[in-house]
Formats: sequence, C-alpha cells, structure tokens
Amino acid sequence: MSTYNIPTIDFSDFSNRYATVAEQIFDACKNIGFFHIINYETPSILQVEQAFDLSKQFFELPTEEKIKFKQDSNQKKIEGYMEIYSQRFDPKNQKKGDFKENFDMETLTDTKNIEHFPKLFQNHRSDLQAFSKGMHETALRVLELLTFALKLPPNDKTGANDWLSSSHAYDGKGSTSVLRFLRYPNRTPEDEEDGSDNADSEIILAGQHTDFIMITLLYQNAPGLQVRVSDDSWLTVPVVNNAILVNLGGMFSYFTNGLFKSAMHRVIDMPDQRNRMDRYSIGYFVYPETGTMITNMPSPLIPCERPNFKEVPKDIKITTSNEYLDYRHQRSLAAKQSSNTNGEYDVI
Ligand SMILES: O=C(O)CCC(=O)C(=O)O
Ligand SMILES: [Fe+2]
Repeated sequence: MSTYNIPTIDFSDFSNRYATVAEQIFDACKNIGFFHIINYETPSILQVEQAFDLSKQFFELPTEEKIKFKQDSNQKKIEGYMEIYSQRFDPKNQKKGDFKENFDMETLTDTKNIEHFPKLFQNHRSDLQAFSKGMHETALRVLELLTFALKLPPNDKTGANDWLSSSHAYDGKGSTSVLRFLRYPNRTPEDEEDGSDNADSEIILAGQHTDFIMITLLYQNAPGLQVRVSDDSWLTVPVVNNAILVNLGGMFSYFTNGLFKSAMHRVIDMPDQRNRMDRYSIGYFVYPETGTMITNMPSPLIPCERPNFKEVPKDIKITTSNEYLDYRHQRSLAAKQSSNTNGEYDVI
C-alpha cells in the first residue's frame, strides 16, 4: 500500500482561512506536486459540464472532419487537433505513441481570430472563453496563496499577494494559456491486436512525463492518470467529484530551486474502472508572460543552491520563462529524433 495521497484542499470561505489554505497548498507543492481543489468559485459546475459536452461533440465527429483542424507541428502555436498516436510523451520508452487525441486552443482573448476552429467551437466561443477565464481565475488564486506561503513581498501599493500572479495575466504580454480537450477512446479488440506501448504490465495511453510550465489544472471523468511518488511506485489519481486537479510543471520546480515538486505522471488504461467508456480529460496549462525572470525568487524559504535537475542540468544557464521552455522543447525534439520512430513528442 502506498503511503502517499493526493491532498484535497477546500477553498470554501478561503478568504477567512487564508493562512491555513496557503499552508495546505504549500505542503502539497513540497511533498507531491499534485492536489485537488474543491469548492472553488470558478468555473461553475455547469460550465464544466458544458465544456465536457463540447469536447465529446467534437471527438465524436468523423476522423476526416477532425483532421481538417490538424495541429501544424511546424508552427510555434499550440492549437488544433492531434490524432491518436501523433504524440509520444515518452519517446525513450514508447514505440507506438500516446493512445489519445486532443484539441488545443491558446488564450481566447476578445480579439482572437478563431475562424480556423471547428464551427462547433466558433458557435460556443463565449462559453469556451468563460470556462477558460474561470480556470484562469482559480489558477491565479493558487499563485496568490503560494505567494503568501512563500513569504514573497506583497505589492507595495495595494498590499495584494500578486508577486507570482502579476506575471500570469489572462492575456498578459506575449503569453498564452492552453486549453486542451483530451479523449482516450475505449480500446477495441482491433486496437488490442494492433499492439500498444506497455510498462510495468500496464497499457500506456500517455507516456510518463513532467509538464514544462508553471501550473496545470485538470478535470478527468474517469481514472487512468497516475503520479510517480518518490518511492518510484505509481499512485492512481482518484476522480473527485467536481474537483480541479492541480499539478506543478518543471518551470515552477526550477523557479523554487527544487522546493516544489514537479511530479512525473502518465495515463494508463483502466477499462474496467470506466465501464469501457471513453475517458475524457480537460487540461488548462498556465504560462507566465514572455520574459518572466524565473531565478532569484525573493523567498526566505527557497534553497540558495539550484539542484542538478534531470530535465535541466546545473551547467545550463536559464533565467527567463521562455529560455526554460525553449530548452525543454529542444531536449524533447532531440529525444524524438534519437528514438527513431514516427510521431511527435511534445509536452506543454
Ligand atoms: O489526461 C490526463 O489525465 C493527463 C494529461 C497530461 O498529463 C497532459 O496533457 O500533460
Ligand atoms: Fe501532463
């Protein structure tokens, strides 16, 4: 039995319990890098249901229709459709690729042109925008609570705990968030015959990886996601009703000199636990503004020495958020090339 668990943090009435909630998040970030939030303000349950419904309507379209919106991997933009096997989160260990499909969209600002999106999403632009803004608001609350817990200086004029959140505005300078709809289709006998990537006698649907960015918010409708806990065993993330799952990306771990964990995670097939229905998840990936300094955070709690991160060795000099992302993208590209099979490798 694993002694690890994913903490659930209750946001109800959090302004009156600020220090307690901040402490709980801080501990989760230090110990495991994953936590659930319940009773948050936004998005509403109805908006979440609507988002899953839109995702389902899109993925149920015929493949010929979906591939009209195929993501262009030569572009820097993270936008559009990716079909099954087109990504490999773990190219060193995966041959076939991820058994998932996804549709990504960058920040839906008021002025963003979405003529290249499926009509379904164009027709629900305001719902999608409200949903992403709701996710973003909750992400900002997390950053504010962490600012407090890390004892970072409050804003001198307003006293707000915006040290981290001020570089993460919804439509901040050169930045973007990514809203990602994912579907892991139920595997048919033909899929089984076709083979799959395996590890520890499990069928791998999304290879093990750490996210690159600051924080990721996720909804899942069925089990499958697993986190590698420090004794090297995998912990299945339970599905908690109406909860948002938050995990930290490598950039946050780098920024805090390893104080916060960016945990390795993967998705495996657990067909019996989802009655052989498709698994759906929705990720919201939060990036800082371009050029945000990610060194020398003025927190008395952060170790002075940068550890030798597996993803970013000590001798690599990185100071800004975009340098960090570029470095990790380059490494993933190199891993993809050396593994000598088809398929994209890309984690955000
Ligand atoms: O679908 C999931 O549960 C997780 C997906 C994920 O880890 C990612 O897209 O980075
Ligand atoms: Fe991930």
